Amino acid sequence: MTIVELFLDEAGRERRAVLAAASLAGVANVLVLALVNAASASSDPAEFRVFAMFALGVVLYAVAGRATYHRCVAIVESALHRMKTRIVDKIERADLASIERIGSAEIFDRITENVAVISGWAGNMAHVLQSASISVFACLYLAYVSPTAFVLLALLTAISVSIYRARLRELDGYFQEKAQTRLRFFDSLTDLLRGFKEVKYSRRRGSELRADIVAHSERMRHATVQSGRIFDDNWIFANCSLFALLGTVVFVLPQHVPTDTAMTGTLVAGTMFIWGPLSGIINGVAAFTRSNQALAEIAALEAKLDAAGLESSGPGEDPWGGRFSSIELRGLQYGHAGGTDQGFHIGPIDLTVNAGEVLFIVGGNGSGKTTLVKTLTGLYAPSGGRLLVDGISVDQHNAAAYRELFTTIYSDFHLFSRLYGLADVDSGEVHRLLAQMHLRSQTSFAEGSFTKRELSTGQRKRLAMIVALLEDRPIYVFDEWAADQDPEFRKYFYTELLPTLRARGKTVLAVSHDDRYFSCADRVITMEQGQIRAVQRSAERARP
Ligand SMILES: Nc1ncnc2c1ncn2[C@@H]1O[C@H](COP(=O)(O)OP(=O)(O)OP(=O)(O)O)[C@@H](O)[C@H]1O
Repeated sequence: MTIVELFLDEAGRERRAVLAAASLAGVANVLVLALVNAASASSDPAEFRVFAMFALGVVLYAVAGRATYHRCVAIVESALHRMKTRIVDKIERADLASIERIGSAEIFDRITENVAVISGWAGNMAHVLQSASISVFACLYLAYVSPTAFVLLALLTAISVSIYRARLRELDGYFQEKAQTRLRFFDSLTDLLRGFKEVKYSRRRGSELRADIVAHSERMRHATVQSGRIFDDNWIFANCSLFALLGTVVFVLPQHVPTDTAMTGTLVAGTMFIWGPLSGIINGVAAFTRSNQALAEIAALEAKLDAAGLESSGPGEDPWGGRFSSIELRGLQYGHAGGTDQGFHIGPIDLTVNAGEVLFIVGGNGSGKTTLVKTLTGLYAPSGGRLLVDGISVDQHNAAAYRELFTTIYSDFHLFSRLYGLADVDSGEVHRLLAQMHLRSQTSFAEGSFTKRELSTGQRKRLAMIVALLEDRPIYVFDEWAADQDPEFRKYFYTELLPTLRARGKTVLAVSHDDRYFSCADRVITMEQGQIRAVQRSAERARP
């Protein structure tokens, strides 16, 4: 899709009105030119009737021109708003693996930078529309005054356009280089900001990272300068064409075609008049090419999201109604896409999780604990095997309802600025939980938000725990929640919080390295290289 098609699609029925307004502005503009030319060529003072038509032409131009600009901007902005909303919707419906694969740099860049480029084109669009309409009428006028000058102008414009078209491929290459380098630039800038502390501790790390950032910026500069050069060359060539045309009208034509001074004056004025709108179109072409490129990049992002197999946007099926008795993993498998190697795989895994159980998932670093939990909870779509809840298979129609059974705190959890999803929460309950988590002196709760989120890692995890408890789902997933807690709170988590949840009929899946508390689980599942190596019941482990 090109930017023009996007515009026409969005404009719908309004497109005729916008084109009519642009044409009217063009006619009015040419009318003003013709009247001024006629009046200046006449030796008699202009009649009031001519002046009145001149004034009418100016008013018509102002009204129609204004309408064209305002509607064009409104139409493009509304198309962009719908596009952003659509992409956000697709992101929400995509699966985690696809979002991880695409990466945040590309998503941010497309939704902000590329959309801004197209937004900047909106004013240009109106200008180009008007310029095109003025050019058409002004060309007709010029053809009427001097067919020879018209043919010359058409020839020079055609040469200018063909030179520009010949360099389009080169231009496209620079645009693509710029888009790719911009992502790398964004990635390394993110490295600098997220790794700010680490950079502060190592000048060498800082200078190497800086060198990367500067190199990306340099490549962006080069691509921008080169693409700008093509536009500038085109612009200079177009200007030279105008001078050539004027030179022909003033110096060459009078040698071959009988012309009087008044006619030459009219031709010069006509040519100069056409030049304004023509240059508007030439400038518009530059913005048009950039916007088309930006639109193509946004379309590429959307294609990647579409290829991810989006979940349906409707409410979907919910066979469980927020309750379950057992979750069965039958030959469950999942594989991370690898870079140079084959990637990490878990499974096939057979396991049954019963409601009300406290399960610990343990094992060495990289053994696949988190991957198992993400597949089991429906974040990663299994690449093999089945997931059955009370005998009903989890599939794309009911996956959203399945995930609603869980509340999770992963080690890279996110604390939202507001308690999204808990709009009607009882603030008394939040304050009670703040006290329970020993956070009352650190933060509070007001207007749907925690008043302060800049806390220590352990304290932030306790805030996340409050959110999880408020959600009150049947299954709690904790990925090394206790790892950042002090001994007192670690003990509280294993010996008080988990038993309380079990007593309330909740199911708990906790990834843990705290072997001294393994006895707090009903079963301990040990992972090794993506497989379950052992499943031990509490009583079995208690035996010598
Ligand atoms: N998003 C991802 N893309 C590609 N590979 C991944 C991804 N996440 C994890 N892996 C790989 O999968 C393997 C298992 O990771 P996982 O996080 O499941 O292990 P873990 O047992 O939870 O480790 P830890 O105890 O260190 O948290 C690792 O080798 C890791 O490199």
